[in-house]
Amino acid sequence: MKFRCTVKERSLILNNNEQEKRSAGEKAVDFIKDGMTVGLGTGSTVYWLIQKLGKRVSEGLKVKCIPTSIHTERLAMNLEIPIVTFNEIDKIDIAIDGADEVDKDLNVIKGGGGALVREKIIAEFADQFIVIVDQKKLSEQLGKHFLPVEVTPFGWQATAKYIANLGCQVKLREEDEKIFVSDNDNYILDCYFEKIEDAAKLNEKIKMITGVVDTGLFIDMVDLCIVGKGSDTEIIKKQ
Ligand SMILES: O=C[C@H](O)[C@H](O)[C@H](O)COP(=O)(O)O
Repeated sequence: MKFRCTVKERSLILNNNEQEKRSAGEKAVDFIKDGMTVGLGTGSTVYWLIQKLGKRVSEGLKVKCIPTSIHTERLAMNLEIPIVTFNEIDKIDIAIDGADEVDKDLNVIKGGGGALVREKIIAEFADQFIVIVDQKKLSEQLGKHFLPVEVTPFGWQATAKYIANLGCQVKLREEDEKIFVSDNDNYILDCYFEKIEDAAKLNEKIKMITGVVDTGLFIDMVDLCIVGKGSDTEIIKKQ
């Protein structure tokens, strides 16, 4: 028997979800200290982080932020959060970003918003990488969410076939009936696996394919995960 939500129940679920994103995003600001260079992630959870960070900056917090997307850069600039590029920094103290799925070992799938390459470059370079999520993103084993993979536009059809041979359905991402183009002028292939047995191995295999820029699998990169739980949060540290 199928369970159907009433409109009211559905809106309560959505609101709760948004509240959890907000709780996680706002809590993450506690980890940003005066003088830090901060990698700013992308997405609807990071939105809440940026709002609160903007407030702290207006109250006198001194930070430099490097955004993972043009969208985030605009949001931050509107709040007068100081923005820098890689030309102006030699380290990133902390990077904070959302995720589409997080497993018990804090391996994650990212890229639902198509920002995975810049996000990975910044997360890898940061001394500390924190992900912020609502409870729905937690999972025993990665694979509930499709896996975004950024590829070069040239020959994407061939790249897609090689990825499909690894055991998934591949869909070229579209937005408003047009091909979605990333901030790096590349395409995104959304890959639907029934199950991901070994995420690290899969990441390596996909990255070996010519034409792949990078995958949304962030393996062994997360130091800490902040999970929104209603208006509270739980902090999960890497074991
Ligand atoms: O490309 C987008 C990013 O990886 C996002 O951080 C991820 O999709 C999570 O986004 P949201 O917080 O909107 O669910």
